[in-house]
Parts: sequence; structure tokens; C-alpha cells
Amino acid sequence: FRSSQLSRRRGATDLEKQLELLVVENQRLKQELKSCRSSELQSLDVSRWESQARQRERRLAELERELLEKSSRAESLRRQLDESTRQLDDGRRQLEEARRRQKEAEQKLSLRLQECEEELARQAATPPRVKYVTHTVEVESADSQKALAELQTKNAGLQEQLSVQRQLLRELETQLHESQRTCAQLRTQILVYEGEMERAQGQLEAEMQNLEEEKNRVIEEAFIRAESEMKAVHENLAGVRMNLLSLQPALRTLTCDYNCLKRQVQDFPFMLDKAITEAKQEICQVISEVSSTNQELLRKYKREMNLRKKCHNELVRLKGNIRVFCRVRPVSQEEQDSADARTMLSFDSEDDAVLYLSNKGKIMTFELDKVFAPQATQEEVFQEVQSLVTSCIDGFNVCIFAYGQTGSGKTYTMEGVVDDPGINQRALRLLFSEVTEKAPDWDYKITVSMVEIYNETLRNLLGENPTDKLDIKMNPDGSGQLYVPGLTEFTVQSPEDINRVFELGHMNRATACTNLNEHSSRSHALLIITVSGFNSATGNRTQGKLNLVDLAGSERIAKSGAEGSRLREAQCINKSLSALGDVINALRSKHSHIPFRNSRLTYLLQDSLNGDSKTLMMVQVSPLPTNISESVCSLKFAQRVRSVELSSSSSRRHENSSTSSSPTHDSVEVTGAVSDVTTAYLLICFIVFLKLLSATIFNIGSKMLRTNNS
Ligand SMILES: Nc1ncnc2c1ncn2[C@@H]1O[C@H](COP(=O)(O)OP(=O)(O)OP(=O)(O)O)[C@@H](O)[C@H]1O
Repeated sequence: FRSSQLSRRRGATDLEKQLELLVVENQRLKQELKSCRSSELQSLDVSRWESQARQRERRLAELERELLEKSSRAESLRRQLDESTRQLDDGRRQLEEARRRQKEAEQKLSLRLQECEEELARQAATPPRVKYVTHTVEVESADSQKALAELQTKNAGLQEQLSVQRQLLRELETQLHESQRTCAQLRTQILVYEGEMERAQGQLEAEMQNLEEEKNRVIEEAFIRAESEMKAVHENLAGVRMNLLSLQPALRTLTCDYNCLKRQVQDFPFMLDKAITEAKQEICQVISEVSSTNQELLRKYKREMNLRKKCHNELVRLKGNIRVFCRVRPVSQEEQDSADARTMLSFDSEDDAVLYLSNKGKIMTFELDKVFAPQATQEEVFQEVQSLVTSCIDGFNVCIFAYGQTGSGKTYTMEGVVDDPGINQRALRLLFSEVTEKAPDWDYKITVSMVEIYNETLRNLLGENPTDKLDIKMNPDGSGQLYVPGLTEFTVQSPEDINRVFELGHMNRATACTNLNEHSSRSHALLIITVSGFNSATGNRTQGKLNLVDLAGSERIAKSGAEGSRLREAQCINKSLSALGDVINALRSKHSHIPFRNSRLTYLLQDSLNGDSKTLMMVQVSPLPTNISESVCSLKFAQRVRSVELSSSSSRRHENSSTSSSPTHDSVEVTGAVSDVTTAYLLICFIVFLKLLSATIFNIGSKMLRTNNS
């Protein structure tokens, strides 16, 4: 067994040596491949060589893999061999142990047997004492009887010992049988182990033989491959050398080109510096030219703006500062159903400023600035009003009154309905869009107040306590202008703000009275919008006020037959409306004293009725025959107002006058004919274009500078 083990170990050592040789061969091949690759890389045919090298590498990797597999197989075989050797050693040890135990047991048994035989012999040799006892009995003395008893006891003890020894002998015999059987079993096992060992040894030898053959084959293959690869490498090397020789002239040309480019790159920063300096000079020149042109255009723009203002004023002066429109409301569904649905009013299809009224068989003609037929929409009405609304952005004070009897459509025209808003909402929205358009140059602030005048009492509709009475006072700053202490002013910045303001105003008006409809027809509702602007480019400031007034019903007391509180309400309404008429009359007659203080309404609107302010009276007329006399009164009042001119020329304007409400634009004397307003717009467009152009040039310039710096 030992000799076979030794031969196996020798075989394994040989195999290991061969493996080591293979590894060395593999490393040599790798080295060779590396050197070939480095020499071949110098050639231009790198890709071909690389693919070959890759193939070789793959092959080498395969070989390495095979080698690894084989070494792992040899390792596993070696492990198997060690394992079987260990098992054989174990079996041998077990066998020896069993033999030793058997021998010990046999020795013990033979010793025991010997002892027993000796004991038996000794006992047999001992003379039988019973006979002596019997003899003593025959003597029948006391001593002999005692000795007999002792001897009998001894005899019983010996008998007992004999039976115990016999029992022990039997047990030892059984143990001997058992040991013999175990010994036979162990012998059989040893035989089995020996058979197994022989079989394992045969397998191992066969495997070693296989491995030997495989190893030889692999080494042979590797050798052949290495030889062929070496041949290929040599061939490649020759090719590379050839390529190298042919590449040398190309390399010389490339070196020459490279030196030339290097010189150019060295010169480039100087050329770039020069170009940037020239470009900077050109840009600075262009910028100075553009900015001087800009200044010139700004001057022209200011002049044209003033000119436009003047043209506008001239236009207003020609049209008259007071304009009177008439709006006839449609016959409602309920009125159409009633018997008295015919209308006594008719319109001129060719002249939209004339209204005919048939009264007691007579046709009365009223000439106004514009007459809106019942089918006129809110949008159409506002179209005619919007130039007045926007003029308050330019710093004019504007009043728009809705005048007429109860139910003639004043509130509809001013406030409108939810789906179709009236002048109030549309004016605020228009002001918003206009100031947004002007936003880059102008910074505007729009504030809103809502006031109600009921029975000659002023109420703040946007305040926390709408029932509190307000007073009109002279401004303590000495400017001579009026102001209302405690009047709430909301700054509105979006259409949502407008909605909130109107909601609050309505809510406050509703909480202050029991019946809103009745109350609204007996009180004046004023929406006061102030637009303040500041032009950051020119430094100009403007402030204009737009007063939108829904007047109380204008019906006469005699007709209404009112008494008590109603009579007082009617008297108050009449008082304020006639005060409005008186103020307009006094202005028309150029009286030195204008009775603004005769009513709260005229007193509050004093600034907006005086001077260069503009007024629009929207006379609302009911189409029904039952309202004919009130319609006649309203229309007569309208015509009277229309003939009044609040401000005829600039002679009435007092420069720096504290009470003047003239626009605060700077005034520049412009001589010569009035040029076309479109010129100003064209100039503005041109300025904007130039600004954009200069900004672009600046951007380009700064980019170039940044590039230069970097
Ligand atoms: N142009 C119009 N188109 C449709 N309906 C209108 C028009 N004008 C007025 N109305 C309707 O006629 C009715 C009376 O109008 P509104 O309340 O505006 O009159 P008013 O003169 O303000 O009355 P009051 O003095 O009582 O406030 C309302 O129902 C209103 O909707």
C-alpha cells in the first residue's frame, strides 16, 4: 500500500512539474506576443495586427482556461488520492485496534480460566472436611458440634463460591464467543476495505494515465500553435518594418506642417487682440452715434407728445367740453304685454345725433352729440365713451353722468348686469390695459373710491362704516383743492381687484338701506377713479380723475306727489340736480362766481367740472308714452347742457393755478402747423427699434469682450 502511495505521489509531482512547465511556456508566449504587439503597433497596419493579436489573445486565453481546468482536475484527483489514503489509514488503525482488543479479551479470558482451574484444583486437593464433622458428631462433644457447625457454614460458602465461579465461567465463555464473532466481522470489513482500496487505486492509475496522455497532447498542441504564431509574428514584424520605411517620408511632411501650424497658433493671440480692438472702437463709435440719435429722437418724441396733447385739446375744444348723449332703453317684455307699449320716439336713419319725439300731436326734434337707439349694445355705448376714459390717463379730469327718470336705464348703462357690464367696469378694464401697454415708460397707480350722496349726505361705500357721514373740506396743504377726510381709496392692480371693489360697494350700499332698488333711485352713486402716472424717462407726472355718476331719478315732485320723507328725498334730489344745472349755466355764462357749494354733488365734483375737464351727460330716456313728459324734460335739460362750453380756450387756463384741473404735462410751445399725429407714433416705433438695436449691439460687444478676456 505504501509503495503504491509513493508511486502515486511521484506521479502527482511529475504532473505538477509538467503544469509548471506549461505555465512558464504560457508566460513566454505572452511576453513574445507583447513584444510583437509593441513592434507591430508602430506600423500603420495596426488594425490588422490588432485583430490578429486579439485572435491570439483569445487562443491564449482558451489555452490558459484549459490549463486551469486540467490543473483543477489534477488537484481534485490529488484530493481523492489523499482522501482514499486517509480512509485506508483509518481502516488499518481500526483493524489493529480490533485485533488488540481481541487479544486483550483472549488474554483476560485465558487468565480467568486459569484462575478458575487453579481454584478448582485447589479445592479438589483440599481433604473433605464433612467426614471430619460427621466424626465429630459421633463424638457429640460441644466443641465438635461447634466445629461441625462452622465447617458446615464454610462448606456452604464454598458451595456458593463454586456456583458463582461456574456462572462467571459461563459469562466469560459467552464474551469469548462474542469477541470471536466481532473479530470475524472486522476481518470481513478489512477485506471489503482492501477491495475498495484496490478499486480506487485502479481508478487512480487509469486517471493518471489519462491525464498524462491529455497533458502530452495539450503540450504538443500548444507547441505547434506557439510555433505557428511565432511564424506569423515574424511575418508581421517584417511587414511592419516595410511600413515603417514607407511612412518616414509622410512623417517628415507632417512634421513640417505641424511646425507651420505652430507658428500660426503663436501669432493668433496678437491677431485676435488687434481684431478685438478694432471691433471695440467700431462698437463704441456706433454706440455713441446711436445714443446721440436716441437723444434726438427722445426730444422729438417729447415734442410730438405735447403736440398730440395740443391736437387732442383742440379737438375737444372744437367738439365742446360737454358732450351729451342720449340712450333710449328698450321696451321690456312686461311692458310689451301691456296695452301701452307703443313708443313715441323715432330716430333719424341718416343722422345718429337726432331724436324725434311725438308729443300731443307735435313732433319735437332734439339735437344731441349722439343718440343710442334701444337696440344699441353696452359695447357700442362704451365705444363712444372710451376716448374720454383714456384721456384721464393723460391727466384730464372727466365726469360721466347718467341722467334720467327712475327706470330709464341709468344703472344699466353705468353698472350693467353681470353678463354684460356697463361703463364703470369697462372703463376700469380699459384703463388697466392702457396703463399696462404704457408700462415700460410709465408707472401708473389706479385708485378707486365709491361714494353715495343721499339726502345731501355723503357716505363712504368702501369704508368699514358705510353709514358714517363724510365731509368735504379744503385741503390743508394750501393747494386750494378739496378733499374728503376719511374717504377710502383702494389701489386696484388687477380685474379681480375691480370685482372685489364693486362687490364691497354693493354690499355696503345694500346694508345701508332697506330696499336697494328704491334707495338707488333716490341717491347719487359716484365711482371716483384716480389715475396717477410717472414717466421715468422724461420725469413727467400726470394725475387724472374719472368720475362715473349714476344720478338719482330726475322725476318732478309735482308728478310723484310725494310727502314726508319722500318729499324731502325728492327735494334733495331736485336741489342737487338743479345745482348741477346752475353750475353748468354759470360756467356757460362765464360768471365770476360758480355756485359749486349749492349741493354736495357739485361741491364734490368741483375740480372735475372746472377748467379743462371733460363732461359727458348720458341722458336716459324711457320709450313709453306714460313717461313722455319726463322724457321731454330730460331731453330739454340735455340740450341746455349741450350748449354750454366749460372751457373755451387756453386763455381760461391759469398756469400754476391751484384750482385748475388742467393736465400736468409739461407744456412746450410748438409753432407752425399741426403735424400729423401719426408721425409721433412712427417716431415712437423708431425709438423703440433703435433701443432694441442698441441693446443688441451692446450684448454683442460685451460678449466679444468676455470672449477676449477668457
Ligand atoms: N339698454 C337696455 N337694455 C336692456 N334692458 C335695459 C336697458 N336699459 C334699462 N334696462 C332695464 O330696465 C330696467 C330699469 O333700468 P335701471 O334700473 O337701469 O333704471 P334706472 O334709471 O337706474 O332706475 P333707478 O333710478 O330706479 O335706479 C332694468 O330692469 C334694466 O335691466
